[in-house]
Formats: sequence, C-alpha cells, structure tokens
Amino acid sequence: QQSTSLPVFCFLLSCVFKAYLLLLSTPAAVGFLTVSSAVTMSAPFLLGKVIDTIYTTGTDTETMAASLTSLCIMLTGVFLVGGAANAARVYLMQSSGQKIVRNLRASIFSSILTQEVAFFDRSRTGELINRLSADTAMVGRSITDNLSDGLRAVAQAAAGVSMMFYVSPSLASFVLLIVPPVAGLAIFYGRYLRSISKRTQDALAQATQLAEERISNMRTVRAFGKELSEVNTYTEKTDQVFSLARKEAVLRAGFFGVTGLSGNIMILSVLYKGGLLMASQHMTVGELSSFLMYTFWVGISIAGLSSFYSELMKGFGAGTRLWELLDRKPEFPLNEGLVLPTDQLKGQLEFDDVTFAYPTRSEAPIFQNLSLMVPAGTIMAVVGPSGSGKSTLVSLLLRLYDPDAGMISIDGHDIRDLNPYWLRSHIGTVSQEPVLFSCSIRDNIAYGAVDQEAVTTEDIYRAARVANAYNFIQAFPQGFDTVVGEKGVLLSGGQKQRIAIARALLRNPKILLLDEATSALDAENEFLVQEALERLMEGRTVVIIAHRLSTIQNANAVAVLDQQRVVECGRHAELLGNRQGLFRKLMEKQAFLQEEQQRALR
Ligand SMILES: Nc1ncnc2c1ncn2[C@@H]1O[C@H](COP(=O)(O)OP(=O)(O)OP(=O)(O)O)[C@@H](O)[C@H]1O
Repeated sequence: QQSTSLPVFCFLLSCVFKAYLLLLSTPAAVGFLTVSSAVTMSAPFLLGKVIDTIYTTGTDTETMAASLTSLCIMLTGVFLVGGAANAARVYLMQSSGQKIVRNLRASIFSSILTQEVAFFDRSRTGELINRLSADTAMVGRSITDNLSDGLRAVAQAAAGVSMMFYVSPSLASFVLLIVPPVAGLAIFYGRYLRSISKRTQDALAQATQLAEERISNMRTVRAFGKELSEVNTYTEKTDQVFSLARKEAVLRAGFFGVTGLSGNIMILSVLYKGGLLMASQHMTVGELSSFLMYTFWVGISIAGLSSFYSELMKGFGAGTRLWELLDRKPEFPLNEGLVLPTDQLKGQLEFDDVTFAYPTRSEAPIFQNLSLMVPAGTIMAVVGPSGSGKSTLVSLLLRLYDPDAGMISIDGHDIRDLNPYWLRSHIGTVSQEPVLFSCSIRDNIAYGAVDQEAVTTEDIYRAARVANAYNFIQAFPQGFDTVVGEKGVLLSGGQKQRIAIARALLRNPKILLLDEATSALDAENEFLVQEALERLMEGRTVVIIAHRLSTIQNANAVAVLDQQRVVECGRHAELLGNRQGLFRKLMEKQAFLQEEQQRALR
C-alpha cells in the first residue's frame, strides 16, 4: 500500500497538470475561484453592516434609507459578480474534468491494447471495462469538481476563520475548539471510505464481468435455458456490492450526523457566548449577526472539506487501480525491433528445438524440442489429435507468445528480433471461426489492410470477388454497408469465412496462417470457401491446420503433431505409406467416421 501511494499520488497530480495546467495556473480560473470565495466571505461582513445601519439609533429615517439603499445596491453588485465568477469556475472545472476523463480513458485503453496476449489470458474482460468506464470517471470527478469544491472550501474556511477572529477574537477561540475533533473524525472516515470504495469497485467489476460474458453469449445461455440461474448469480454479485454500499451508507450517515450536530453546537455556542458579549456591550447586533453567518460558512466549509477528503480517497482508490494498469509494461514491445526490406522477404519458416508452455499453465508444456521447417512459398498442412497444439503453433508464429526455449525464425531471423508490427503486417490469418466486428462488411474487409486509410472501394470489391463473397454481399439490401452485428452474428459460418478470406487477401501477406473450417459448412459453402482459400494461398508460404483430405493432398508437406512435438513430416503419400504412423491412423479414423456418418444419414 505504502509503496504504491506515492506513484499513485504523482500520477493523479500529473493528470491534473497534464489536462489543465492551464486551469490551475491560468489566472482566469484562480481569479474566478478567488473572486467567488471573496464575495461569499465578504457578504456576512457587509450584511452585518446593513443590520447595524438598521439598528443605529439617532439617525433620521431619510439618512438611514439612503445609506441602506446604497449598501443594498453595492451588495447586489457584489453578489452578481460573485455568482458570475462561481459559474465560470464551475464551467472551467467541469470541462477540464471531462478532459481528464477523456485523456485517462485513451491512456488506459492504449495501455490495455499494448499488453501481451498472456495478460488477457489472466485478466477478466468485465474488470478491464470497469477500469475504463467507472474508475476513470471516479478519478475525473475526484480531481476536478471535487478538487475545485475542496479549494473553495479551504479558501472559505480560512477567510471565515480570519473574519471570525477579526470580528471577535474571544468568541472565535471559544467556538473553534470544536474543529480538531471533527477534523480527526473526517480523516478516520476518509481512510475507511477508501478501503470500502476499493472493495466496492472490485465487487462491481466482478458483476460487470459476469454480465458482459453472459450477454455476449446470450445464445448459449438461451439454448441451455439458464436465464433465471444467471439472473440469480448476477444478483448474488450485486448483493455484495449492495452490502458494501450499505456499510458506506452507515458510515456516511454517522459522519454526517456528527458533523451536523457539531455545526449546530457551534451556532448554539456563538449565540450563548455572543449573547453574553452583547449584554456586556462588547459586541453589536450586526457583529453578532456577521459572526453567526461566518460560523455558518465555516461549518459548511468544514463539512465540504471532509466530503472533499472522502471523495479524494475514493478517487485515490480508483487511481491506484488505474495506475496498476498504466504502469504495467508489456512483456514484449509492439513496435520495436528489426524491419527487413519487404522485397527481400521470402517467407521461410522454421521452428528450431522449441519448448513452450502457456504462462498460465507453465507446469504443462505444449511443445518440447519441437522442430519444423516450412520452405518459402510452400504449403505445410498441420494435423494431429485434438489438443496436440496445432493452434498453439499458429499463435507462436504470430508471436502472441514467446517460446521458453529454442527459436522460431523467418528467413533465418529470430522473430524475437523482428519488429512485431512489421512481422504481423506480413502475416495473414483466417481462423476456423473468424471474428468480425460490429461494423459494415466494407469496414470488416478493410480491417485486413495494413494501411486502412489507403484502401479503395475497388480494392474491397476485388478482394470480395476473389473470396467468392461479392455476390452474397451485393444481394443484401445494404450491400457492402450491411452491418454484421456483434462478432458477425448476422452472417452464416460460410459467409463469415469468405469475408475473413477477403480481409486476409487485402493484406496481401507473404505468410498465411489458416485454421481450416471443419464440417460446419454445407457442400456448396464448402466448395466456395475451398475455392477462395486456394486462390488466397497462391504464391505464399502457408501453414494450414488441415481438417479435409483434399487440403492435405494439395499440401507440399504434412506435419503430424503429437506428444509435444512433430512425430511425422513428409508428403501426404509418403506418410500414408507408413502403416504404423500416426498420420495413417488419423486418416483411417477419419475415413471410418465419415463412413459411419454417411451410414447414419442413409
Ligand atoms: N491460452 C491458453 N492458456 C493455457 N492453455 C491453453 C491456451 N490455449 C490452449 N491451451 C491448451 O493448450 C493445448 C493445445 O491447444 P491447441 O488449441 O493448440 O490444440 P489444437 O491441436 O489446436 O486443438 P483442436 O484440434 O482441438 O483445436 C490444449 O491442452 C489447451 O487446453
């Protein structure tokens, strides 16, 4: 806790300064704050003068009316200036608050997106979303509106106390005895609130995580008829938030009860002691009235200060969580390293003695001393039992993870030395269930291009034609502007595949990583997807996780994965010739299953 407090404090301070150095240092904002506070705090003094003018004995009615009128006109002018200065102060603080939130959100989002993939394996999406929305808003509120009100309260409390001493030092010393215990209570309250606020945000993040996951997978929830039980689980999570909020409410109620009581006691003591001073002619009625008003303002300012402190503590709690994210350095950078001349890139891939375990399961290696070579411009089909690591091979080539030992190279260059952006700009991927974003088909296809801005409509149409997607897209009423829904939910599996192929084509990559669609497609779709894939593969180095016999036959070589390594590698016919080999067994099993399936259909 102690070790993070200082950096978090500096971080919050830098947020304030970065977003509106202009504000705190701009004479305008400080001026508005000073004017509005000065006006507020001069009002009781001037009102006291009005009361004394009214009660002055020995003046004739006309003179009294004249001085009363001029005093009231002056006061109205002062109040107008104070009101305008206050409005300007609130506006400046609010707009700067929004600026801080905007800057913070952009920094947090950028920090999240630059983390290594293993970070996302460990994180919960809902929690990250919560950081991005709720925590940033809380920090923004805490260091703008709250800070502005806090500064105002400090200014007013200081001015009020000075004026109380100016009007009556003895009465002021008597009344202010109550301040230290209230301040002590406020500090205790603020600290406790900070810890409750952290726990509340954590509980809220868990609830958001659950809601986010279930809503985005609504079809599965519906298919299993789990709506009611999901509602119950979510309610249990929100119950935790509620019970923490209730604790906070009890604390808040107690605190405000005590501060309210202290305020009233202060006023009562002013009336008691002030009444005695008036009776002994040491104070006028106007002075007592001014003093009362100052007491009132000081009371309000102290209450404002304690709420400022507690809000600041809440903001500190949220700031700590944001800081943890902002301060996190990704395990490998996104845009540093060697960039090779594109025309020299051949696309030869090699796994050399690679050992790898997922960071979340470091005790269970997926590969041990795996070696595999894919010559430039050839097609390597990868087969193997489920869970043997076919997709992991693709993830390693994309450098989503780094191997624990050994080396993966492109044209002899260790991919750890290459700039990851550059590396990925030369790799195209089409996965078994491609993910599309909730935007138009046009934008989804253009997403594949390295320079999205430079993509023309003609480029998109061409890619769609080659991917056998043009006709079905044009058949939609909105054509290429059709919005595909979240994760492309409004399209069929085959349509998604063909859009993903068009997306990969637009990238024009040297290396292609394919996870071939399985039997999910009907015969016509399968033919169209297959044809599109074949066009996509032309002239590139291809690693394809193969499920169909036809693909395997067309591949230059087949690698069979099992037991954490490549157990067989060679041409399709060669491998089939090895009666004891795993490939032969896999093929026989597949043929048997297909036969069974056809028999069942008949
Ligand atoms: N992000 C991850 N974190 C931890 N373990 C993982 C992760 N992804 C996959 N695994 C594990 O790694 C192993 C290999 O998975 P992988 O998806 O590469 O196999 P696969 O051969 O592609 O399987 P399939 O043919 O069923 O798609 C599996 O045991 C899987 O549980």
